[in-house]
Amino acid sequence: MRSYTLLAAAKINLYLEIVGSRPDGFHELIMVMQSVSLCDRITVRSIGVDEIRVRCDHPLVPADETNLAYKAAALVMSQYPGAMAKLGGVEITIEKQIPVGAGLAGGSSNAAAVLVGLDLLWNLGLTQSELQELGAELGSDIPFCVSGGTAIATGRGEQLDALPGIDNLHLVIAKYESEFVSTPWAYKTYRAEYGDTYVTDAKGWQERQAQVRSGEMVRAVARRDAIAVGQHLCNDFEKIVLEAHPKTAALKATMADLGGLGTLMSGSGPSVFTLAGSEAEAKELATKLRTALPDSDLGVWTAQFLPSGVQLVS
Ligand SMILES: C[C@](O)(CO)[C@H](O)COP(=O)(O)OP(=O)(O)OC[C@H]1O[C@@H](n2ccc(N)nc2=O)[C@H](O)[C@@H]1O
Ligand SMILES: Nc1ncnc2c1ncn2[C@@H]1O[C@H](COP(=O)(O)OP(=O)(O)OP(=O)(O)O)[C@@H](O)[C@H]1O
Repeated sequence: MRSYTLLAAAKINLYLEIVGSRPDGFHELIMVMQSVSLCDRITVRSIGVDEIRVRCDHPLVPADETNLAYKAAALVMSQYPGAMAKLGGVEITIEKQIPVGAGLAGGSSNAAAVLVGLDLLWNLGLTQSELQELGAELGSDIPFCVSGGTAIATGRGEQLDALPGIDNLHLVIAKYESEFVSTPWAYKTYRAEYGDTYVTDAKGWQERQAQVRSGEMVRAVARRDAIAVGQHLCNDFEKIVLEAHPKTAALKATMADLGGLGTLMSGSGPSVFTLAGSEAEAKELATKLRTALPDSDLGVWTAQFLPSGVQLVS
C-alpha cells in the first residue's frame, strides 16, 4: 500500500493587527506569518476500505471526524469522489510535537499536510492555490500552512502575499501545558473590549492605513533585518489574553528580560516566543528560561524559521 510522510510546520505571527469585523462574522486582519521548525509528522496511507481513519496518541487531540486532518480528507473526498473509489481510503497518522491550543496552528498545519499528502496519494494534480482554496473552507490559517515560509496575510488570514524568507533566525517557544486559549473566545473577547476601534467605512480605513504599523515589520522582513524584526513584533491579542492569563503574562516578562531580539505571544496564544540570532543563542535562552522558571508545567522548545509549511519526507 502506498504512503507519504510529511512534516507539518507550526506558525508564529510576527505581526497581528485586528482591523475590523466582517459581514461573515470573522475579523479583518493584517498579519505577518512565519513557519517554524516545530513540526508534527503526518503519514497518509492507502487502505483497502473506503474510509478515512485517524490515528493520534495525543490525549488532547480527537482521533475522529472532528479532527481537522479528518475534515481535510473528507473535503477532498467530497470534491473528488472518484479518487477514493479508484485508489481506496486513507489512514492518517498524526505524531504531535506542536503543543495543542497554543496559537501555533497545530491543527491547521495537520490539515494542510493532509491536503498535500492526499493530492499525492490520490494523484489529483492540484496546484498550490487549489489546495489553499480547499484549506480556506476549513480554517483561516490553513492556506498559509499549505505554502508557509514568510507571508503577509490579510482578509480573514487567507489572502497571502509571500515575503522574502529570513534565513538563520532562531527562536525559543514556551507554553504552560495547563494554559489554553480558545481562538473563538479570543476574537469574541477582543471584539467586546475593542470593537469600538474597528474600521467600519472607507474613511476609517484610509485613516487606519495612514497609521498602519505593519509597514515597519514588512520593511524589516524585506531588508532581512533581524534586529528590526525583533523591534516591530506586535500582536493585538496580547491586550486581552495576557490580562486573562497572568501566568503567561509573567512568562512573557521573564522571557523578554532574558535577552534575545524580541518577545511576543503567538496568534491567540498562549505560547510565547523570543527571537534569537543563532541556534546557540536560542539554546542559551532556553536554558536560562528553564533555570529562571523551574516549573514542570512549562514546555520549552527551540526552533528556526522555515521557508515552507509542509515538507515531504518520504
Ligand atoms: C489567531 C490566528 O491563529 C492568527 O493566525 C487565526 O486568526 C485563527 O485562525 P484559525 O484557527 O484557522 O481560525 P478559524 O478556524 O478560521 O476560526 C475560528 C474562529 O475564530 C474567529 N475568527 C477567525 C479568523 C478571523 N479572521 N476572524 C475571526 O473572528 C471566528 O470566531 C471563528 O469561528
Ligand atoms: N489535528 C489536530 N491537532 C491539534 N488539535 C486538533 C486537531 N484536530 C482538532 N483539534 C482540536 O482543535 C483545538 C485547537 O487546537 P490547535 O492546536 O489547532 O490550536 P491553535 O494552535 O491555538 O490553533 P490556531 O493557532 O490555528 O488558532 C484543540 O482543542 C484540539 O482538540
